Amino acid sequence: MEGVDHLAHERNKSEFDVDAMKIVWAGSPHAFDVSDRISKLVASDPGFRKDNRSTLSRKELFKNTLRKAAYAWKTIVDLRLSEEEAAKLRFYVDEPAFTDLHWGMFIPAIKGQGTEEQQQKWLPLAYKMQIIGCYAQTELGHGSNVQGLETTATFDPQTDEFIIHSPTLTSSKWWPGGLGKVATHAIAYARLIVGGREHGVNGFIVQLRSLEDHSPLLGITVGDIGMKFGNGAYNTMDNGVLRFDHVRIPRNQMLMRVSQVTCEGKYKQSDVPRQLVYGTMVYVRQTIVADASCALSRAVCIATRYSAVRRQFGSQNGGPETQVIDYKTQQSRLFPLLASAYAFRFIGEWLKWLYADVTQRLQANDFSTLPEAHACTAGLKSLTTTATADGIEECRKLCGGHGYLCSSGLPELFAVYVPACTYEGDNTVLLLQVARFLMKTVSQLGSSKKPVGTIAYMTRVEHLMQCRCGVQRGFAELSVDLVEAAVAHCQLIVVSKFIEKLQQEIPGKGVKQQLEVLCNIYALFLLHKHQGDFLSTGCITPKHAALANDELRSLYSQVRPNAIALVDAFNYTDHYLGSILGCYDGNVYPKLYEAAWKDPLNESVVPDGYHQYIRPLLKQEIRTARL
Ligand SMILES: CCCCC/C=C\C/C=C\C/C=C\C/C=C\C/C=C\CC/C=C/C(=O)SCCNC(=O)CCNC(=O)[C@H](O)C(C)(C)COP(=O)(O)OP(=O)(O)OC[C@H]1O[C@@H](n2cnc3c(N)ncnc32)[C@H](O)[C@@H]1OP(=O)(O)O
Ligand SMILES: Cc1cc2nc3c(=O)[nH]c(=O)nc-3n(C[C@H](O)[C@H](O)[C@H](O)COP(=O)(O)OP(=O)(O)OC[C@H]3O[C@@H](n4cnc5c(N)ncnc54)[C@H](O)[C@@H]3O)c2cc1C
Repeated sequence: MEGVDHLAHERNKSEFDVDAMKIVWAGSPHAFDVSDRISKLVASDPGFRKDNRSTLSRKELFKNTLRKAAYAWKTIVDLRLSEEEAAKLRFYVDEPAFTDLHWGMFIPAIKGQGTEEQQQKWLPLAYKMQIIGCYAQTELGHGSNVQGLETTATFDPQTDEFIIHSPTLTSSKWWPGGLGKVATHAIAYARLIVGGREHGVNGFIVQLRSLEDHSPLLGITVGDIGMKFGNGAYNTMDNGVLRFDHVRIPRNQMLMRVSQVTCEGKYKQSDVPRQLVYGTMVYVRQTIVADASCALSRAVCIATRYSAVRRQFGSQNGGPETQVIDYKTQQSRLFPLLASAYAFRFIGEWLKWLYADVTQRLQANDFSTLPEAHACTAGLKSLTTTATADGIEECRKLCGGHGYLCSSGLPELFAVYVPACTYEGDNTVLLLQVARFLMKTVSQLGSSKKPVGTIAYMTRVEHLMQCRCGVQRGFAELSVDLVEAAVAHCQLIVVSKFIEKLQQEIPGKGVKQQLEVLCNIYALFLLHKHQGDFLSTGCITPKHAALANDELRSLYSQVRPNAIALVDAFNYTDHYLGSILGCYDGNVYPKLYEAAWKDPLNESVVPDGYHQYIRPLLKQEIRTARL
């Protein structure tokens, strides 16, 4: 029945202060207040409804997204929301849109790679959304290999301009979000050519469309690249294609914090690492790690609540069947994902700190931690997005057939989330960057340069020094093993930071104890999953492995009575979850049944096409009785 909490019996089992855990999950009392307030604002406003997305055509879907983005912006302005509140609003609106790239990449690129003068000119326009930007780096022929980009930016000293050009089909910009139909400007990445000499890839601000009638400017060919994976999902985003035909821009529209071109046509490289041109990607990769904990926790919340509601087999003398959450197999699949959601939350907090720290150091021209920041953002983006994409799919399977319904919220969550394993850097390519960083560290063992920070542990691998000549053997030849080593390195960071989190003051009855259980589940599940490596390297004995498995089972039993409370702590509204299976009150079956009849196919009892196709079939003269 409506109004009855079908999960009350589960909530009464909780052994910790859920409200205190909500604060831990949010990060602070202030962050919880903002999240709670904005999530309820969005959930209560019909202008942000999203339950009809799977029934819209691509054009209807996209127009609806534009409406919502404009409505969100009006809400932000009318309510005078802060940037923190506005970002939360975008999060709870829960729909990929051009604003993500405007706020998430175009503005950060100008802030990170533009000079003070360029920031003063362009940021006010962008903050007021008087221009709408995108980040146009990837091309049809190159995405991972940035140094392979083909778009050219040739300096013309006669006119003090750059000529931006797409020399080949494969140089067409391809994938940038917001580019296809909305962006008026792009940060376009191109090979800088001055006086016939190439100077690598740099960013250029290029206007694409008229601010009067939105028509593409002279020399600009632009459009959408077409439907993507899934129906609704990421098709709310206009990922675009863009070609330049000798488009001229003023010299001062090259982002010049890293490199400069003078009006005399002289190229200058600042005394900063050229990789700062990649700075926006590093910024986004660290936000993606926090996003992973959000996406995974959402799927886990749905699967955990439904696993407590669903009963199957085990009825004794006509009594209730067994809750599937009580099956050890269900727990062994679900609870490591619950632990991962919390682990990724905390590693996301730490990575945000690391990024802020490296950014502050860069202001003082201290580049000492840039390599570690690159390796950590790349590796943790790769690890958390792979685990989250796999975890969302596992949560769908944990919900049986009903997990395959759009009304479960899981198919769309998966479809929207999985490109995170590719965008902002293909996950394998990023792990190879981590491997390169680790090998460089090994090559420096024994020198005066001691490994610190997240690689400090490598001083304990002195034995690698003896075979140092060996590690020079083809990086490509060993890349599969090196990628596995990179994952292990990143997992060590995740576990270490979870343990460090537990050493902090954590208020609330039973809260720290619950987090300790989750931390141990995360670590022991890894040990179990990779026990072959641990055994073959002599890190553990078979007895250790057996003890670890026994402890894991015991930990699952400790989590079981707290599982619903641990997902309640995410504080997600039913609107944000968008899932009948994951609804707060657990009243699943009546809602599933009611939702079915709302499908457009049920608007008529006899389906369109019956008279044209089915009736002739049924009424055909020659029976096919033999079949
Ligand atoms: C008020 C209203 C508010 C409303 C609110 C609205 C929105 C809210 C705000 C934000 C929304 C939040 C999120 C949304 C935003 C984004 C997420 C959503 C969508 C995602 C969109 C996707 C975008 C993209 O995909 S952009 C394109 C991404 N592309 C890539 O990642 C390419 C990957 N390839 C590379 O990075 C490079 O090619 C490479 C693999 C690193 C190789 O580079 P190369 O130059 O060839 O270098 P190497 O030779 O390998 O190495 C040389 C040397 O350099 C070092 N190195 C490499 N990279 C870096 C780096 N980044 N930093 C530092 N150092 C680096 C490398 O280690 C090596 O060093 P060594 O010589 O010492 O060994
Ligand atoms: C939804 C979505 C949104 C996007 N938004 C944007 C955007 O706003 N702006 C933008 O500029 N780009 C955007 N992109 C593009 C994205 O950044 C690229 O797709 C990504 O960087 C991967 O590059 P690629 O597509 O060229 O893949 P490739 O690099 O061609 O990868 C193909 C395969 O080759 C493998 N591979 C490649 N190089 C190596 C190597 N050296 N060693 C081993 N294996 C290798 C990869 O692991 C992968 O398996 C978006 C992409 C998607 C899917």
